[in-house]
Amino acid sequence: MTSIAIIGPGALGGTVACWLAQDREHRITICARTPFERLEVETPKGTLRATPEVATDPASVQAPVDWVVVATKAYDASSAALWLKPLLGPATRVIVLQNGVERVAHFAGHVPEDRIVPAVADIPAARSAPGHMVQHRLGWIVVPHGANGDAAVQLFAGTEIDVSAVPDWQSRAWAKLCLNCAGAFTTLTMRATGPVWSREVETLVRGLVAECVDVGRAEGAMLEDSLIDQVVEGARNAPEGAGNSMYADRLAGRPMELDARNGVIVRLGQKHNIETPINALFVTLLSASGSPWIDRQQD
Ligand SMILES: NC(=O)C1=CN([C@@H]2O[C@H](COP(=O)(O)OP(=O)(O)OC[C@H]3O[C@@H](n4cnc5c(N)ncnc54)[C@H](OP(=O)(O)O)[C@@H]3O)[C@@H](O)[C@H]2O)C=CC1
Ligand SMILES: CC(C)(CO)C(=O)C(=O)O
Repeated sequence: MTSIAIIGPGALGGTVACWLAQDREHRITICARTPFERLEVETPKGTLRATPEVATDPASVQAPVDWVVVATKAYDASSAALWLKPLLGPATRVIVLQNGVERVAHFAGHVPEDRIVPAVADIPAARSAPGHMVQHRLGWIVVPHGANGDAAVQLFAGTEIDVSAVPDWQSRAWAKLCLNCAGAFTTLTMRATGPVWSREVETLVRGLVAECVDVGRAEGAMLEDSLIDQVVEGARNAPEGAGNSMYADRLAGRPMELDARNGVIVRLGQKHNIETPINALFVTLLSASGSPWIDRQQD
């Protein structure tokens, strides 16, 4: 039996938890802020259901687990970490599924770094109610190559999610951020980019991504120039209604992951003396938008 605790059973975490719960060899504990009775996920492979144990108080956790999966928003890393003390045993490994490029930094103060498995997830999912998710695409997860990464791949072997361990994980994390940072445009305008596309829109989207590529390269990521064109083409062809999780957050009046997805580019750009005026512009405009957002996680 493998024990797994999922901290943050929302759109992504709830979807992943429900897939993992299909394996009878897994004993799943949900660590939730908002309680619910059961998990139900509409997936491209049909509806999955599970009734794992749901805890809402770290004090109620009985014993350490083999694996922890963290899937809160990046800005909730500190509150998520409050679960780790009772969950962590001497061999517990922690998979961090959040977006951004600071997964390890968010948890290094709480977990030995050699037991943190940072994971890039491309699994578009939305939550309709606590415990109820829609998974729009099976998607994939990549983790760093190595013993822990390979073990994480095995953990998901019974799911339909494509999980793999890659040698240059940092580059994959930055490539995902290039996709996510462009989402600031839709989040600001609350419109999909396709129907409003113009040369001026392209300039802004291209600028968001190009700045991310420049900073990512300065951080050591290997990023092709073609990545910029790929993200721009995706934005050009984005149909009405196409959004991202930060757009969904703003629409729902939830805090936005503005710092994890755009502010981090500005911050790390400053570290490398790289100007990032377009990401800075979107951070300024979205932070002034009146929507709730969480400033940088002060760990
Ligand atoms: N949704 C998507 O399509 C994708 C999201 N991501 C990334 O995954 C991360 C999670 O996003 P997403 O799933 O959309 O977000 P959601 O808001 O849907 O889920 C976050 C969950 O974390 C819970 N939570 C917050 N703080 C705590 C805490 N201290 N203890 C326990 N639970 C807590 C929330 O509780 P509550 O129910 O009370 O709000 C919520 O259930 C983000 O970094 C996002 O960028 C990555 C790929 C795709
Ligand atoms: C773009 C998407 C859905 C890809 O998984 C994502 O990462 C997000 O919206 O947070």
